Amino acid sequence: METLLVKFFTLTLNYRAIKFHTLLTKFPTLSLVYIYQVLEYQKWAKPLAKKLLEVLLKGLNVNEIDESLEPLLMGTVNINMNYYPPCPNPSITMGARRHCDGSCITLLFQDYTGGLYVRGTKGDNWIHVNPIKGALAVNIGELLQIMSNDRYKSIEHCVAVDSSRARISIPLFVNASLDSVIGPFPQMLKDGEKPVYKHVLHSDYWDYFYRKRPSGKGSLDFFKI
Ligand SMILES: O=C(O)CCC(=O)C(=O)O
Ligand SMILES: [Fe+2]
Repeated sequence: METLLVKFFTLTLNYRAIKFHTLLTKFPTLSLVYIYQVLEYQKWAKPLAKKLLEVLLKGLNVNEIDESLEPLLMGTVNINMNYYPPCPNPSITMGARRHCDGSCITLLFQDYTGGLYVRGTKGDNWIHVNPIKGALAVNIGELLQIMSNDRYKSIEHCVAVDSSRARISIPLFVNASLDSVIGPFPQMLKDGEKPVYKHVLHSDYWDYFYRKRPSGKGSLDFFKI
């Protein structure tokens, strides 16, 4: 317990506040052991996220996420824990309405209940993301769409609830740091290619994202030139 406390209190103040806010206020009975597990998961997932982003960006003239790019691509990592109780009549509700994540990428752990759907590219078809043992689903979010000037498209998704089984999912959102300025990367723009999005402060994007959220619409229009 002592080492856990030391670990927790050596986090920066800002980070500690986020942990308290997202974990303790939502789950007042959560013990430090769980917080430790979340931190361990985050420690494990960050290098994986970096590798995935590097693979995705390789074809776009970014070979390495160095110190200058790290705050833009993975300056903050947030973990949510979603619990969807069963609903006797799932057709009249949604677990999560259709949306795109505001992240660069999201690593999503889901249990075996199922219910996550992604929007297909043809018309209004929705594809079920079957849970696979030991696998994480990876979503592309709006920030990567903006930074790649539309080369990568954020994926719209939603969650249906089950009539008899509860569902748990743990998305880990890989984001820019809040004080970064977000826009298409100059090195990704081919000769003469015009940026489709303007540069804005990442925290302004989030203000907009949360204001827009109840409508279920994406936030990309906020960035459009
Ligand atoms: O529960 C899920 O599978 C997805 C959750 C989600 O889309 C989100 O938290 O942004
Ligand atoms: Fe999502």
